[in-house]
Amino acid sequence: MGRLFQGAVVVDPMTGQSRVLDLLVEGQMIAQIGVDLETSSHEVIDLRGLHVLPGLIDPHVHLREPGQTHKETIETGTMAAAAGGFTQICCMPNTSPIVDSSEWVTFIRTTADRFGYATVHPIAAITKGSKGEELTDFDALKKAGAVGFSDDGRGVQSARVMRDALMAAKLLDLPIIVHAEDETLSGAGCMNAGDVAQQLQVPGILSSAETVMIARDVILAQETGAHVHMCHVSPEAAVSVIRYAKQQHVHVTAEVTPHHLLLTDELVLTLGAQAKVNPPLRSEADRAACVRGLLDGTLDMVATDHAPHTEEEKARGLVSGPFGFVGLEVSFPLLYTAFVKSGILSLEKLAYMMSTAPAKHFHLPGGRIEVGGLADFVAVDIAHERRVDVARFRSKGRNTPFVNRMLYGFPVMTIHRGQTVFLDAQ
Ligand SMILES: NC(=O)N[C@@H](CC(=O)O)C(=O)O
Ligand SMILES: [Zn+2]
Ligand SMILES: [Zn+2]
Repeated sequence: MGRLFQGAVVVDPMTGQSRVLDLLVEGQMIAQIGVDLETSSHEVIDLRGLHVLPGLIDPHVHLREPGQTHKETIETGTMAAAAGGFTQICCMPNTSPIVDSSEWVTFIRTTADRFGYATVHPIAAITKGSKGEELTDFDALKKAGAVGFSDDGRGVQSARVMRDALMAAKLLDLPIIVHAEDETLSGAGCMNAGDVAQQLQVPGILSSAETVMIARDVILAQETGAHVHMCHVSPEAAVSVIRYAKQQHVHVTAEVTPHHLLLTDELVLTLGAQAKVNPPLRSEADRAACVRGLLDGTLDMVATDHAPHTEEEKARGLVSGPFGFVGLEVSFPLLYTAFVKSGILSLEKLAYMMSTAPAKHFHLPGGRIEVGGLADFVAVDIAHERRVDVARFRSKGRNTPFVNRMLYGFPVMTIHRGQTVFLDAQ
């Protein structure tokens, strides 16, 4: 007996076509796709009125375990992923301790598998302790399951260390994942350097702090032939540098977050620390450039940069509170409402950038719905509007600037490897 998911509009990001189809799931796999499949002897799940997308894939999540379980755990983070329609996530190594040894890579994968809400692909540190000095053992980390290397949370300050990392990663065919921040330029800033920071009389973070490191690293990627992936791109000039590098056939990919696509530093005036994130929310020109970059393929994929912090930590205020927003449970509805419902982007293209593209560039399974493929998919409701209610988050984090927004496209049911891992009770 299989599970027959009936009557949803199945979105195909590869062909750009969507139609009403039934999906038959047997075990962890999709066994059959077709119109009016035979129902007898199967459990039937009625999905009429919903849209089914390949399970979303987030290339940039902070799960906070080991060591910061007051902010999030592998259990709560993957529950949040499931509630947001994500069936696979990559997690960053800036935990405590830093994920710089194969033991922690194995711990994260096996812990996530034990809960089963989503598949977790660890990203291991580039340097020991993410101190920016000595490379980790890339070979051992890859064997344990790391899908790339990053010192996210900090930029690798030394060009020499970055070049050595790119050479080592190239031999293993894995990406170096760049948090671009030159600390001599970002300094002690707490928000974007600009009129709003001046008005509030707080230290700013220059756009150049990000752009110079992106420029440095595409040059190093060109010279070494390695794959470099740029995290959470935010300034207009950085989008231009990446666009140029792609024209020069540098192996560079890039992600953009929903908050950099939708918000600007003006929001700091009203939300204070609740609008504090790194890289910071930038100007309207920067935001618009990120949207253009996503539309023309300069920015390849969406990442949430889900970065949970406690209310007490955020309450320390704009200058001393931590950087970061949770994102897993709101990202799809945010982008659906802002870009698909308004006609700027097709639903197929959004599914491509939130599933197919990360699968392709990080060499992960999934990213499409096909016979013989993993039964990883999400059913979303684009017909009903709902409020972002942080009290209902599975994540321990409540730190989002999108609180109380009215959005369309919330997930209703998430299937991970054939199992129902999220079902909206409402
Ligand atoms: N994005 C953030 O504002 N914070 C991230 C670190 C990071 O992604 O650089 C965190 O770990 O809290
Ligand atoms: Zn970062
Ligand atoms: Zn991050």
